[in-house]
Order: sequence, then structure tokens, then C-alpha cells
Amino acid sequence: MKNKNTFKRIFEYLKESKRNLIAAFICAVISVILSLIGPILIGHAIDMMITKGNVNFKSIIMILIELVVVYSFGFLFTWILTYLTNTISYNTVRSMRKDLFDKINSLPLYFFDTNAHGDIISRFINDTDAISDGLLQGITTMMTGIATIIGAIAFMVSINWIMALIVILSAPLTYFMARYITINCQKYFKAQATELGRLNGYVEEIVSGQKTVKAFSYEKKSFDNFKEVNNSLYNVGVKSQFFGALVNPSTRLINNVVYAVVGMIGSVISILGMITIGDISSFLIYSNLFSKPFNEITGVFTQIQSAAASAQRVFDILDMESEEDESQKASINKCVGNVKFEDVEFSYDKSKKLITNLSFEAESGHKIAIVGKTGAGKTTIVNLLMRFYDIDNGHIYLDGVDTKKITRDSLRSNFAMVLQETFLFGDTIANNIAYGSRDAAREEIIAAAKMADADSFIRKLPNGYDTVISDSGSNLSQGQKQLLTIARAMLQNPPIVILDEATSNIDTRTELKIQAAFEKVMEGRTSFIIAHRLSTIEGADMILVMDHGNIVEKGTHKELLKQDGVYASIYKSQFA
Ligand SMILES: Nc1ncnc2c1ncn2[C@@H]1O[C@H](COP(=O)(O)OP(=O)(O)OP(=O)(O)O)[C@@H](O)[C@H]1O
Repeated sequence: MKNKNTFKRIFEYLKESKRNLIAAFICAVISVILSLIGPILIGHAIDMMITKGNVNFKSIIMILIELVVVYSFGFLFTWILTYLTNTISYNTVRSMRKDLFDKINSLPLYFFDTNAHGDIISRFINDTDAISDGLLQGITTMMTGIATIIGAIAFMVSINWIMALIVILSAPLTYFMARYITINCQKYFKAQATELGRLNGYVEEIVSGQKTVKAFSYEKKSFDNFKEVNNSLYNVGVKSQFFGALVNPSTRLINNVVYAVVGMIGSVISILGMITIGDISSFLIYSNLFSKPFNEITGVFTQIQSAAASAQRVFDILDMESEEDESQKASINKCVGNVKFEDVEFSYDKSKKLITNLSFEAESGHKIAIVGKTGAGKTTIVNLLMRFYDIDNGHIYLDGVDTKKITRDSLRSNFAMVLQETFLFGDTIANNIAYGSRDAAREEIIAAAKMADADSFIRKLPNGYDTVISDSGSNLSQGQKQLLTIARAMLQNPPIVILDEATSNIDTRTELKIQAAFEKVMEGRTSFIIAHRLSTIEGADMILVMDHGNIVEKGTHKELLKQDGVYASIYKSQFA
């Protein structure tokens, strides 16, 4: 049932290429008709050279010329057919990839947090490739196959209907044999696509985490893990081919037996004078032409099944629930920057409560520091502020407007984030700074970089602002990357900023630079700073101390020290 639905959905995509499909079908029919005329001509030629000294050379030469013309046109139409089917298959897969990309952009962050990135990439690349191959083979073979079968039947019946009946009756046998085998190996094709995705996921993880792999001397273990996934892909691959490869030879076997039987019967009725040698020759060619598509169709069955399994994996993503449609929601322009959390409840895993009753208010221009031990829920506050995740209960207001009632885009355009894990794109430094402000002029980019104190190091790079960042910034230091993201936030110039202090990998001098840049970016903006070193937040307007998802203390540095609670104990431990 699922398979049937998958084919139906592939067919929906094929509809986009309706014109090309019709043209391909016409080409298929013409090339088949041309290939079917050949055997009749050959039969006539044979009948013209029956006995020694009794050969009609003139007519044979005429037939040869006709044959050359027929086969030349056959070549031309087959070539056009191949070109058209390629276009159809590429177009279909292009549309699928477009839909996939569109879908990926609309999926909630939860999807990326819970799925291996390599597996998602595999669906994009390997699975769509398998669909393309399946379509290419499937369309050509089906079109020419069906036309050849119908044409060959007509020609065979016109030559001798008894022999034709024998050939035709053998066809279902071939079909059922092929079907039986392919149904049985379908599960292996599914497993193959899954294992390929797993392999992709693993390799991606190891490549991007190479530093950690090396630091922990994990090479051997990672190689063992890789071997396990690789072997399991090998095993399902071999199993699917063990059964899949049976299809073609077994159908050929049936066809060859039928071929021999028809030859024998033909020679008997020819002795009885009911059929000429030329007709038997033509008939045998037709019987071959008739059975060939069955072999080919059954041959591509495996490929089509593999394409269907891959298509299912693509459709699984397309069927996932996107973030809620916001076309009816209002947009907000630049806000003043008043933020209010009111009785907010939220948990990632709905069976495990995290934030149960969180309320606080941040006035425009204020600096709010969020502190707490690891896993306390600091990043979660950011996730909720930006609506990367939606809250389960309560309200978050921006300038008094419930953020659920406005579009995510307009909400997010009021924020800039500088995270610990900086992400840079494989583009120039200038374009990376202008990522959130695409229309920015070069002078504005440079001014932002200067404010973030990034200008001096950028100028020392081989191509200055036009230096292309390689592999998400591996040619830059951690501190330099963070300065770039601060410049990005400066350029964006939003009313609210979210800053995540870096905890590691930064030398003291760069850290001071970052601190200074942070101070500048916070000026005149509502700012949320996830602080790890309490020395940097003494001047904050409000410090939220978090534990187990909730705020356990709230106030200024002085007030919290006076309370002598959690904050005071963390502070003392850092400055003891
Ligand atoms: N995407 C997620 N899915 C499920 N649980 C999550 C997810 N992200 C975080 N959590 C859990 O939610 C809790 C709060 O995590 P959060 O990342 O907000 O902590 P944090 O205070 O920012 O920690 P850190 O200082 O280590 O970054 C943790 O128990 C964490 O395991």
C-alpha cells in the first residue's frame, strides 16, 4: 500500500514533464515500429535467396537500402528518446530536491537536533540519485518495452498465430517469476538505503569531529565503528543483489526454452509447407524482440524498487510537520526592546518537565545576565526567546505583543546572536559579516568590523575582507571567529542582542577584546548575556540565576550577594 502511494507521488512529480513524456512516448513508438519493420525486410531478403543460382540481387540490394534507412531513423529516435527521458528524470529530481530544501528550511529546529545530519544529506544526495537512476531506466524501458510487446504480438500473429500463442502464453510465467523475486528483495533495498544514510551520518560526524577524535585517540574505535556500519551496508547490499540478480537470468532461461520450442514447431510446419523459411526467421526475431522487454523490464524492476525505497525516505521528510504556517500573522517592525516572560512552561521531552513557571521582565536597554550551572536551562531561554522552540504554556511578550501572535521572521529580525559555537559560511569575510544584512555597503561592513575590533586582523588576512573562509572557519582562531560574529551583530543593529560568553580556546588578550566588543554591542540595546565568568556581569541590571530549568534567584549583583544564596556561593567559589 505504502509502495503504491510512493509510486503515485512520484507520478505527481512526473506530471510536471507532461509534454516531454508525451514526446518521449511518441519517439518510443516510432523507434519501436522502425525496429519491428527490420525483421520483415530480413525475412523477405532470406526468401529471395532460397536456392543456389536463384538469388534476386537487385531486390536484395533494395531491401538492404531500406534496412539502412529504417535502422538509421531507429537510431535517431532512440537517441531523442534517451535525451528526453534524461531531461524528465533530471527535472523530476530537481523538483524533489527543491521541495526537500524548502521543507528543510521550514522544519522546526527539533528535527535537526534529533536527526543525524549525514543521514539528512544522504536523503538529499544518494536517495535522489537512486530515484533519478530508477526513473531514467524505468521510463525508457517501460515505454519502449510496452510498445515493442504490442508491436511484436501483432507481427507474430500475422505470421503464424499458433506459434504466436505459445510465445504469448509464456509471458506471464516470466512476469510472475520476476515479481516473486523482487517482492522478496524489497526489504533489502530499504535496508540498503537506511544503512547508506547511517554510513553518511557516521562519516560526517567523524570528519567534523576530527579534532576530538584525535584528542581522545579515538581513531581505532571510530574505525571499528565505521567497519561495523560499512560491513552492515555490504551485507544488505550483497543480499539485495543476491536476490535481485536472480531476476534477469531466470527470465532469460524461460525465454530461451520458449525460443527453442518455437523453433522446433516452426521447422515442423515449414516441412509441411505452411510457412516459408523467411517467415520463420522473421518470427524468431519477433519472438526475441517480444521477450527482450520482459527481460529488460524485470531487470529494471530492482532499480525501480530501489528508487521507490529511496523515494519513501525523501517523502518521509516531506511529510514531516513544518513549523506552523504564519501567513495570517502580523509582522512587527523594529521594537523598543521590552521583553517579558509570563508563567512560561516548556520541556523538550514532553514527559520530562524542564521549565515549569518562569517569569521575568527585561526593560528596553537593560542588560540581563543569565547564570547557572551546566544544563540549568540558559540556552533554553535563548531558544524560547528566538522561538526556535515554542513554549507549552504561558506567554513571552515583546513590547507587550505576544510573540506567538507575530511571525518568527519579524521577531527574529529584532535579535542578533553571538554564540559560543560560531558558525561561519564558506564565503568571504565581508559576506559573512553581512549575513544578516545582505544589502550592506562595504563601508558599513568595515565600520561594523572596526567597532568589533576585528578590522585589524581581517586586514592582515591574504585577501583582507575578500578572504574566503574555508570549512566553517578552520583558518581562523576561535576568538577571531567570535569577533566576526560580533561584527555581524553590530552591522545588523537590532534592538536586542543575545551573547554567549566563550568559555574556552581564547587567549587573554583576545578575550579582553571580545569583552570590549561585547560591551559596545550591548550599548543602548536590551541584552541577554549567558555569562560564565561572573566578573563580567557585575554591572548587569538584572541577573537571573537558573537551576533545573527555573529561576531560583533574581536581582542585581549587589542584591544577590546580600541574599547570600546560590549566586553568592558561585561568586565566592570563583573569587575565593
Ligand atoms: N534539543 C534538546 N532536546 C532535548 N533536551 C534538551 C535539548 N536541549 C537541551 N536539552 C536539555 O535541557 C536542559 C537545559 O539545557 P540547556 O542547553 O538550556 O542548558 P544550559 O544551561 O544552556 O547548559 P550549558 O551551560 O551547558 O550550555 C538540559 O537538561 C538538556 O539536557
